[in-house]
Amino acid sequence: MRARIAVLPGDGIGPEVAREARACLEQVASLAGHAFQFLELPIGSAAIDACGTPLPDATLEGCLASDAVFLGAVGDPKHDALPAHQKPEKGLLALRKGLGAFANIRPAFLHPALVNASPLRPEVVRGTDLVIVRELAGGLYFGEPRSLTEDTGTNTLAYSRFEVERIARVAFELAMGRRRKVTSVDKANVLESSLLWRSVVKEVAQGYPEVALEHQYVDSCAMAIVTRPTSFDVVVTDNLFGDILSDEASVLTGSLGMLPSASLGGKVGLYEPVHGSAPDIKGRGVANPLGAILSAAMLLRHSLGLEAEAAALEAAVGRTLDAGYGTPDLKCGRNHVSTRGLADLVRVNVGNLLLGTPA
Ligand SMILES: NC(=O)C1=CN([C@@H]2O[C@H](COP(=O)(O)OP(=O)(O)OC[C@H]3O[C@@H](n4cnc5c(N)ncnc54)[C@H](O)[C@@H]3O)[C@@H](O)[C@H]2O)C=CC1
Ligand SMILES: CC(C)CC(=O)C(=O)O
Ligand SMILES: [Mg+2]
Repeated sequence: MRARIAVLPGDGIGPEVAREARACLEQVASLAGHAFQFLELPIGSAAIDACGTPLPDATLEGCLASDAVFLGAVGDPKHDALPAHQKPEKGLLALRKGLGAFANIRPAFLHPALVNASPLRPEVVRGTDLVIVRELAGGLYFGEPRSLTEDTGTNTLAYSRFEVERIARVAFELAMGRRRKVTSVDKANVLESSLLWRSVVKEVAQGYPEVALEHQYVDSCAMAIVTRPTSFDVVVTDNLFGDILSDEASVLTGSLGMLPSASLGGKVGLYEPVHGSAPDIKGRGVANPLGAILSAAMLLRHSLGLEAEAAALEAAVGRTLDAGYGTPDLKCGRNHVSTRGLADLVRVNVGNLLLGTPA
């Protein structure tokens, strides 16, 4: 098949992991007989430097004209002093909004070879396989009014029935293909927006009688995720809570660098690792590229419909971990290699898998 893929490397380790994910997509395309055309576009701090704005019009237009978008990460401490609406991170929020991406799918799957990589006990994390469905286009990150004066900082948390209904439906549909359990996470003991959230999720649940629904407050959910992670299947929650809980859930999988994501719901899907630009390790060749590579697998599956190729790329990551390799963030007596070294091994393995060569 032919596909146009926009690649937005961004800042910090973004370009380092995006380069490896793109090379994996190129490898898959050449082995499976597809023609992928890549278009690199600026976003974030790099775009502020190049064009004076974190999301240039040409970047959004290029993304909307593509079949899928891959993003590394945004954010650079050199732009910390900018007001919120001019920061590099604003470029990512505007991109998500501009693409209409309201459903952020963040799987947290513990590869069995990494059961000792988490600081949590192996008997707690073993078998972790949950998906956080985060509402991405509304909530506190987008609510109006918002303002900052010398004395007061204001943001608004508001959800409409329409916004909650559509994200709840995504969660229930996903659960139907999994273990048929949805945990809806809110703060309905305090927040009006959560009261609406809870009642709309209950209404949507009536259309899915096979799916068990439970409700948790976000504070106790944060505790349960690290104490009984295997009790979760699909977790549906709002923009802020989903952002926080997904970084927390990454601890179960061995590293924040392991988590992929897909942002769906609009005309063009957006794929990015869950982590940020990690300025503390930028340029050292130690960034874990697997979250980015697994995001590329999600791109193959969700935007291009290439299920076999997506599964092969995921299996290649699994084989690489089974063989004992990892970047230094995976602290479990791994054979430590560089960002490029680890991605090279994944590419060898995906080649073997697609060509049917035994491991
Ligand atoms: N999607 C995005 O583009 C996101 C951007 N950010 C931005 O990134 C910048 C840094 O934010 P932080 O709070 O430090 O979060 P971060 O996710 O960039 O880093 C948190 C910690 O995890 C480590 N880490 C992250 N990704 C890793 C990887 N692939 N391999 C190995 N270690 C990894 C980092 O070294 C750091 O110690 C900020 O400007 C922030 O706004 C933060 C989160 C998401
Ligand atoms: C705009 C980003 C900084 C938000 C974030 O942390 C995330 O999407 O995970
Ligand atoms: Mg985050």
